Amino acid sequence: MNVAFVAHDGKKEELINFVIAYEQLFQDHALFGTGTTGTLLMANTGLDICRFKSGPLGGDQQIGAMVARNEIDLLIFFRDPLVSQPHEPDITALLRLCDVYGIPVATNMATAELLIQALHRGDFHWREIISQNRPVYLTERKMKASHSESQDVLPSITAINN
Ligand SMILES: O=C(CO)COP(=O)(O)O
Repeated sequence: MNVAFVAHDGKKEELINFVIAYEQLFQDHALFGTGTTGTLLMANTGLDICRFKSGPLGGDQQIGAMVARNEIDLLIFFRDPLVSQPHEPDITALLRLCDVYGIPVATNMATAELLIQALHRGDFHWREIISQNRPVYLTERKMKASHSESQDVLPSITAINN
């Protein structure tokens, strides 16, 4: 499954602890994240994450574009409900697209726990029906490894990292 992580600054520590707790489970999935969230998750876990731009610079919209192409199966977005964000329209747009395409979203730890249990149980298998013929997203780490192994560059879309 393709799982995307986003967290506002006041919620980043909570998300890091959450991802550490379920790190083993997340290892079996393709992971995506907005710039700072993804970088912090990589620094605090052994997970490899395809990182987009920082949220206020367009990262939410980049994940939204994946949602619109049915390339995200689960969004874990720890929003900070007590702090207004300069890119609120982007956040609303991302969550709206998840509703348009029926993508499971957790905006807090309690829901994230439930969705992760569901992921673990295999309740997301129905998403495999619509996840065929997806593009291969290479993380920077995989990109470097494939370059050192061979000069052949696979058809890929690489995350733009800031
Ligand atoms: O602002 C965000 C989501 O709206 C998160 O972006 P960062 O992960 O780059 O901090």
